[in-house]
Amino acid sequence: MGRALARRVKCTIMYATETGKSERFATTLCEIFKHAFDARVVCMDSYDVIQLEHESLVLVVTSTFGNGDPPENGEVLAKSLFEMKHPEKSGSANFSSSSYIRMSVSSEHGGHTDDKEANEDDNLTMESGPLGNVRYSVFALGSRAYPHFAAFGHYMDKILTELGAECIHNIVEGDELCGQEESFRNWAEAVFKDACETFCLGDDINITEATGALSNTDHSWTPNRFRITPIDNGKDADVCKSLATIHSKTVLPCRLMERTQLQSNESSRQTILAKLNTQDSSELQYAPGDHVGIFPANPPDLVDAILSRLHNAPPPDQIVRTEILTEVSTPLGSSKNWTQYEKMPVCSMRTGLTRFLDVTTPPSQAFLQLLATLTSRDIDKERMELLAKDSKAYEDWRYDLFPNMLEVLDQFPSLKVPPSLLMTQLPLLQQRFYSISSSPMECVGEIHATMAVVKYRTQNGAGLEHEGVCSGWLNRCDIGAIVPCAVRAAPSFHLPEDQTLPVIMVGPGTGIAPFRSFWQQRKVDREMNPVPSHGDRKGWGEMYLYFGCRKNNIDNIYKDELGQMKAEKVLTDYFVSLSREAGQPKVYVQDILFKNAAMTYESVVKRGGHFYVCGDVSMANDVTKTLEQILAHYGGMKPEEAKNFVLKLKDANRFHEDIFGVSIQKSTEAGDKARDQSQRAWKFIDNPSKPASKETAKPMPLPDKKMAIGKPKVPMKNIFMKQRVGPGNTSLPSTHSKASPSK
Ligand SMILES: Cc1cc2nc3c(=O)[nH]c(=O)nc-3n(C[C@H](O)[C@H](O)[C@H](O)COP(=O)(O)O)c2cc1C
Repeated sequence: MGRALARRVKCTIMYATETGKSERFATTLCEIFKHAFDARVVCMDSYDVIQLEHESLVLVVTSTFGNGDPPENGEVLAKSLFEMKHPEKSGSANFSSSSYIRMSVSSEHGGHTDDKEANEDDNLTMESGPLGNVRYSVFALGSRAYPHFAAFGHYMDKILTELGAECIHNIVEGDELCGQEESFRNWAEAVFKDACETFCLGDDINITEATGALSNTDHSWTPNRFRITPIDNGKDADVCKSLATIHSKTVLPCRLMERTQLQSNESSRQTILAKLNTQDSSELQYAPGDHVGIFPANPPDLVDAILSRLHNAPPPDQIVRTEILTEVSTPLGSSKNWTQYEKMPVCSMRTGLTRFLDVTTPPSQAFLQLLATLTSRDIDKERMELLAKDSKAYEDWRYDLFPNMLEVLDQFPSLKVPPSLLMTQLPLLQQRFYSISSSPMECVGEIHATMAVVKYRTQNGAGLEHEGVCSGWLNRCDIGAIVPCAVRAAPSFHLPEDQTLPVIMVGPGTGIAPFRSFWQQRKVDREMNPVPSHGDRKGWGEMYLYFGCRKNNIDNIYKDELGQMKAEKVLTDYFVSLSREAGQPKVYVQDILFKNAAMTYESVVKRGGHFYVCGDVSMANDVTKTLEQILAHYGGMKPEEAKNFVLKLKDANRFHEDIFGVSIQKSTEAGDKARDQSQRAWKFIDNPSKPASKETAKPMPLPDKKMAIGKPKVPMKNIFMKQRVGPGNTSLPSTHSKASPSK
């Protein structure tokens, strides 16, 4: 057996993940490949890139995060591969993955390709390269809600080819809005067959048996494989330490020190400013623009209700160890032992379901397949099996009901769920990312987060009320509660080092969050250095903010602070667009940006300023288009040239985006099915009044070019326009959760 295994072709399955799906898919893939290959799974951040050229078969399973960026645990490998391809650029100070990944992928998809030298270089490495002996294939997870769909998977695919590796099966994308699991199953089966053929293993391998692992992996649940063992006098888990272990991340305890409701009492919605004390942790250092990841807790009544429905469960607060039966091979033969299931710490079932497991995201198709085996009524079993197999029926069910675990139990009353199944098969509760709303120099030892409290009703507004897990928790938990946190750097969204350059910030709704950290930082910087200089330039670069909300007296969330910052000359000026002010036409941030076209052109193009946009994808697209129109008009550029100019600004790290959410426009391009899905997804990130389709754009004539350039005009604040003008828009984002739209 040992010799047979030693002769097997090595297969390395590498994943990068932010919320755990890629890791789960990679593990399942490994079960399949073990039938014919010497397969192993490795996270990209534990992979030594030096090994790559000695690999035979590499399978990449990765998601895309941020705005076309790798997940955090894929960043180092992404960079190493880039350096392998461009050794001349290694060690460069301004080396940020976002720009080269997007650049690489956008040039592939017909973007700007005027880098002739780079293209010639491409041609050389295409023919031969350091990875000449490597075969590979990529499964790219993503969401068409984002403009850079599956960009990191495409980057991996492209760079592996460029380094000389041979693709044995074309890259497949898995869209979380539509049929991701099915896409994975199809790709996994196909790539396994192709790999067997490539390595001439076809005759010896039972393909059906191997791909059976798609529904029955080493970790899939059977009553005899997992158990829950009570531990008398046991101690409940330390939440932060356990989260750190199961997520292989640094997770540190902050304390909720203050919570402020930012919207008026009359508002139907809530936005909170949560102030967290970092308890002097040096590992929670951050720069303005960075994100904080918060590990939330599930609502206690939901957890209680689920616990009361479990079959043969121990008392909720009994400390238990979750165990898996594993086979151990020794020289004397093999034996089976119960060992602790590594993804679940010793804790009570209540703690497990509250702090470590995700009980609110609808079950995956694979999980439904498993649950179907635990029903005692045919009607429940048949419906569950249908949902597990028919992706269209599944997506309809998922989007209409968005059922949490309790609602699944309610819908299929004959389901008898044993506790060990939930403790081992539910996905892990993931951190939610928020842009940090404070400067570490102004608010020493604190991290502030601005978050919309997400609430929505399923079934197009007629169903049950659900709340966002993290915003709901932080809005409800006691002051003084421990909040497990991690900091995630966002180097491509930092203030420019050169303080004499103008800064334009566009952030409607909770998109204003990171800009609060910017103006706080600017306030401190001005106190420390009254007159900065850079070469010939002297004095502070202007700082303009464009904010948008519905009504001035309802959700103009940082009104007083903005007024104060302007009075103290921290902000040169700020502009507020109001989209639902009684008796006034709708006005959006890009409308005001458009009004201030001359000033924007002067700041960005003539003075080399930096442009920042934070908020939902749809708004960010409209703002980008507005900027392109401004460039076209004042710079005399053709539309294509203006687009390229913005791409160049991005490459030069002068156009910065921090975006989230669902774009109807993007999915329209992607076809009807995805459009339906993402239109329905809107209701999970906003209230039912979100428009279902985009309004038509009606460009406003630009102000006279000659008149406009020169001294910036005195900008208008709280602008009320007579007509809705400027490029089209949907409405403003109501949430700033960086978690997936569905959460
Ligand atoms: C904050 C956030 C940002 C995201 N950004 C992108 C993106 O830029 N492009 C994309 O295709 N998908 C994006 N996604 C979707 C994820 O890639 C998708 O949810 C994927 O299934 C996650 O897989 P993972 O669990 O392995 O990380 C984003 C998701 C979140 C929560």
